[in-house]
Amino acid sequence: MKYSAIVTDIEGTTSRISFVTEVLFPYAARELPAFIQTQQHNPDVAAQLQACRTLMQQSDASIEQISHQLLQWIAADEKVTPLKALQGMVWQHGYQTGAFTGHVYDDAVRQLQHWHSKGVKLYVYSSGSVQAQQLLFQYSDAGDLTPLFSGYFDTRIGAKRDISSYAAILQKLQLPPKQVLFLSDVTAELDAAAQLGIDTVQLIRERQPAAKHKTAADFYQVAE
Ligand SMILES: CSCCC(=O)C(=O)COP(=O)(O)O
Ligand SMILES: [Mg+2]
Repeated sequence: MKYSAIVTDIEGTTSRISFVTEVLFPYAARELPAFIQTQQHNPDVAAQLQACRTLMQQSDASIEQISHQLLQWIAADEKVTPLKALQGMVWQHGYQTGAFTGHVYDDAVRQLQHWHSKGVKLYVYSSGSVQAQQLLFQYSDAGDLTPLFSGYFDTRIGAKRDISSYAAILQKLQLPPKQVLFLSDVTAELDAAAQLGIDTVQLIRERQPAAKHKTAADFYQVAE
């Protein structure tokens, strides 16, 4: 293995897209309105509600108006940081009560374990909040996978299609680009990483290949 670190996306890469779109997002849409109503004075929740008001450019937006906006963002799959933070908080209850477990493809579990055993540092970069990422891997179908990971990045480091996000990640990893492999299903994300000289592999699990990047149907095909 020629890489010191592998950074992986979640949705469409380690995990099935439908787990996110048909399990996680509907759960959040169902639970978020009551959650922000009852938890609005919790400082962590209040900070995210303020961030929603800023994005809405409506400094006096009511809880009901924010709820409405959050549901619109979920429906449009907007990767906005306060939505992602609030979703993570709501999903915690879902995982802890056994409403669902985190889907991770079996090949991803096995290769992540293999790479970890070879000393490769593993990182996650997802639009889901760091809390959401940790929950998915902690409560995964295959048990607690969090010991495999050395760190997590979310939209607070930048959007996944922005080159600057990958520059910031390289800075955090303290590695040259050629020692890092980035895995994702989304061409625009891979393009951004590749612009910096980071090696890329596109996972083609449910979407059509885009031909630009090296492709893999599963994690076994990524690298030894
Ligand atoms: C961390 S699990 C929830 C995934 C999520 O909210 C999301 O928006 C998926 O984004 P990704 O960057 O993993 O494609
Ligand atoms: Mg993805």
